[in-house]
Amino acid sequence: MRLTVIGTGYVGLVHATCMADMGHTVLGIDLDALRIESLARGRAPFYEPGLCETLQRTLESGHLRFTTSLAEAARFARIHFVCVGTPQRPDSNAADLRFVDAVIDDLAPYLRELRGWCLVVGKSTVPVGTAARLGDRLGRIAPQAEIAWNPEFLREGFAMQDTLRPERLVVGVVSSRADETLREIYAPMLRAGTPFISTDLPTAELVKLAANSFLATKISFINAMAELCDAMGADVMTLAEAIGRDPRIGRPFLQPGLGFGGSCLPKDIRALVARAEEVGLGESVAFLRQIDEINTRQRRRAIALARELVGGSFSGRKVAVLGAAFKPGSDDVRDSPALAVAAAIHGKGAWVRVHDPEATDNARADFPGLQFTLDVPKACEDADVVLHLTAWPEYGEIDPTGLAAVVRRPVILDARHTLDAARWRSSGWTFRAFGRPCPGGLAGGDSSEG
Ligand SMILES: NC(=O)c1ccc[n+]([C@@H]2O[C@H](COP(=O)([O-])OP(=O)(O)OC[C@H]3O[C@@H](n4cnc5c(N)ncnc54)[C@H](O)[C@@H]3O)[C@@H](O)[C@H]2O)c1
Ligand SMILES: O=c1ccn([C@@H]2O[C@H](COP(=O)(O)OP(=O)(O)O[C@H]3O[C@H](CO)[C@@H](O)[C@H](O)[C@H]3O)[C@@H](O)[C@H]2O)c(=O)[nH]1
Repeated sequence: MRLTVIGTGYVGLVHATCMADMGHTVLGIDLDALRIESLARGRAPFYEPGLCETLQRTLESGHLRFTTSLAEAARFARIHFVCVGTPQRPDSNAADLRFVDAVIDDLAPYLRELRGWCLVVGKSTVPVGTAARLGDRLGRIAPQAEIAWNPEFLREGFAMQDTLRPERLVVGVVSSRADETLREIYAPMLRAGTPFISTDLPTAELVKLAANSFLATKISFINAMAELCDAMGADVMTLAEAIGRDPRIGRPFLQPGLGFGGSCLPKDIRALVARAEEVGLGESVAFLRQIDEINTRQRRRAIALARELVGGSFSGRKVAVLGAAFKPGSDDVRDSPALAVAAAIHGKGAWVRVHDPEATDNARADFPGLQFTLDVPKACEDADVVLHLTAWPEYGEIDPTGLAAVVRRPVILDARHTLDAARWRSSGWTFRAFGRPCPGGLAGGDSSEG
C-alpha cells in the first residue's frame, strides 16, 4: 500500500523505514529540510540499532522516499501517519499540541482537493480527546477525510524490533473501513500472531498514557524501596529479584537507580495528570505526582552521595561521569538523568568530564559548559570520584584495576546497578550504590539538597 509518514523523528523515521521494509511504498515528510536532504542520502539523524541499514536498503529498493511537501504527500497516498512531537508545554505540565494541530491544519486543504476517502492516523502520544477534536477540525475542511489513532509503544534502542514485532497493536477508529485499512497495513504482523486491539479513540489515546504511567510507577516503586533498603540495611537488588519472580509483579522495569528520563515517561505522566485535572479528576491520579517526585529525588540523592564521596564539597574536585544518554542504546539526551546530575555538579564548582559512546554530540549541544570525551580513561583521569550514570554495556567491561591507576581516588558510585561490586571492591575501589549494603556503612546520600 502507499503510505505517508509525517514527522521523521524517532517514531516517524522508524515507522517509515519499517513500513517500507514490510513492502509498503512510503513517503516520509518533515519540515526540517536539512534532515530530509540527509535522509534522502541514507543518513539517519540519530543513533538507533539497525535503522541505518534498513533506511539504506529501502531507499535503494525504491520503497522509501522523502520530501518536505505536504501537497506531494496528499497526492501520494490515502493513508497518512502523523508522528510529530507532543512535548511538555513550556508554561505547564500539559502536552504541547501545536505540532499535531499544525499538521491537520496544513494537510486538510490539500486533502479537500482530492476525491475519495482518506485516513489520517495519529501515532503521537496525545491527551484523551485530542483525536476527536482533530477529527472535527479535519472534517470541517476535508469532509471525506477520517481520523484514527494508533499509539506507538516502541522503546528507543529497540525501536526496529519493537516496530516490526510489536507486543500488540492498538487502534482507535470511528469506522469499520478504518479498522480494515489498518489491519491491511499491518497484515504481516497479524499473520505472525500480533494481538490487534481495535477500540474507540479515547481508549486508544488513554492506553498509551496508562502504559507509560504504569512503567514509571514500577521504576519509582523500586527506587522508593531502594531508599528504604538504605535506611534499613537491606539489598534492593535481591528484593527486586525476589518480588520480580512473582509473575503478577514481573522483573522488567524494576531496575533501581537514577530513575527515568527521556522524552516520554516524564512528560507523559505529567500530561495525564494535567488532563485529569482538567476534567476534575486530579485526585484520582495524584499518586502520579508522587511518582514524578520520587523520580526527580533520585537525581538529588545521587548528587548528595557524590558530594559526600568527594569529601563534602564539589569545589575544585574532578568528577568523571560515565554516560550522557537518557538510557543505553540511544544517543537521545532529552531529559537525561545523567546529564542533569552532571550539570548540577558542574554548577556546584566541580570539573566534570563526561564519557558516552554515542551521545556526546547531542549532549555537547545542550550542555556546552561540560567537557566530553570518547575515551573512558581520559574521562577518569585524576578523578576524585567516578559516577556511573547510564548503563551502557561496555561499562561492565571496564577493568577496575587499570582504571584505578588513572584516577586520583578509586571511588565509584554505580547509580545504575549494573557493575560488579565485588570485582571493583577487590580491585581497591570504594564502591557505592543506592539500596545496597556497603562495607562500613549505609550507601544512601541524603536527599535534602536541591
Ligand atoms: N521517542 C520515542 O521513543 C517515542 C515512542 C512512542 C511514542 N512517542 C511519541 O511520538 C511522538 C513523536 O516523538 P519523537 O520522539 O519521534 O519526536 P521527534 O521530536 O524526534 O520528531 C518529531 C519530528 O516531527 C517533525 N515535525 C514537526 N512538525 C512537523 C510538521 N508540521 N510537518 C512535518 N514534520 C514536522 C520535526 O521536525 C521532527 O523531525 C510524540 O508524541 C512522542 O511522545 C515517542
Ligand atoms: O527498570 C528500569 C527501566 C527503565 N529505567 C529508565 O527509564 C527510562 C525510560 O526507559 P525506557 O522505557 O526503556 O525508554 P523509552 O525509550 O523512553 O520508552 C518508554 O517510552 C516510550 C515513549 O512513549 C514508550 O513507547 C515505551 O514503551 C516506553 O518504555 C530510562 O531513563 C531508563 O534508564 C529505569 O530506571 N529502570
